[in-house]
Amino acid sequence: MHSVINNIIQSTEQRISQIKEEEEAKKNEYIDTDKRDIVSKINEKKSQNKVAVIAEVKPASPGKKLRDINPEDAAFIASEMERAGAVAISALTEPQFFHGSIGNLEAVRKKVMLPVLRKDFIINKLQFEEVRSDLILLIAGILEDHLEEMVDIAIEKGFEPLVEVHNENELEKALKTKARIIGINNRNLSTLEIDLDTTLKLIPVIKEFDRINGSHHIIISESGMHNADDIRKVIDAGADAVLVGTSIIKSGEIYAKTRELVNALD
Ligand SMILES: O=C(O)c1ccccc1NCC(=O)[C@H](O)[C@H](O)COP(=O)(O)O
Repeated sequence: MHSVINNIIQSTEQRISQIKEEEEAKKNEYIDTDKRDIVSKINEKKSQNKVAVIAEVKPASPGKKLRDINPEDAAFIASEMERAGAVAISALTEPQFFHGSIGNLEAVRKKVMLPVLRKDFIINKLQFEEVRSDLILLIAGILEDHLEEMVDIAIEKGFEPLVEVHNENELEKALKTKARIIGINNRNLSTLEIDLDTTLKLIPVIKEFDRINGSHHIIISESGMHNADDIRKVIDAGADAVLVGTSIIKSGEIYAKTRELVNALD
């Protein structure tokens, strides 16, 4: 793993020890009956020949600030993304390296009707108690042998797990879990290099698994997409949806850029 990722994990462990007591006390405090289903949103968008875009409220990448985003800004940005036709919003909650916050996620989920993905480094089940979201990211390369257990707990807690993979080994583990949504991250977490061919390489493995097992996974291509050509490349290869952060936030034109990606097949 890249040293940046190791630093993120270390700081996440510190966060967990800080939240422990507080979150234990809060356990079961919220009963959320507001179910927002991303799968039906994706299918609806595909039936319109539009691209299912999960648009990310992303204040920064490690070492690279994109935009100051407080909860009020996060809510506004998300509503522009919704207006432009995104199928879901991804909200970063990791504070130190991505400048995200729980407050941003809460403000987004209050403002929009779309499903909201919590984007963070989830390594401990206590983190499930921190905040309600519709989907939660579980990274196979980080959770390793704990992946299956964390998927089960996420489902039990009412989250839709999005299991992120980057190679065949991680994918094999992901396909053994109950997750119905697989995110193929084009960003290698060991080198931080991006290669869209990662999606093209792994999709056939998922399709073949589904053919043999009579299952159906939703496939999301994540990271490193900047324009309609990038989007078409992964959609033509069989991705059901794309997850885009940097290029939307950096454009400064949240509505127009999201719309451009949603309409990439026109
Ligand atoms: O964004 C990064 O630079 C990054 C570095 C290390 C680990 C994870 C990272 N990103 C998390 C993400 O999954 C992306 O924010 C998401 O896929 C959107 O990617 P992009 O469109 O390239 O911002």
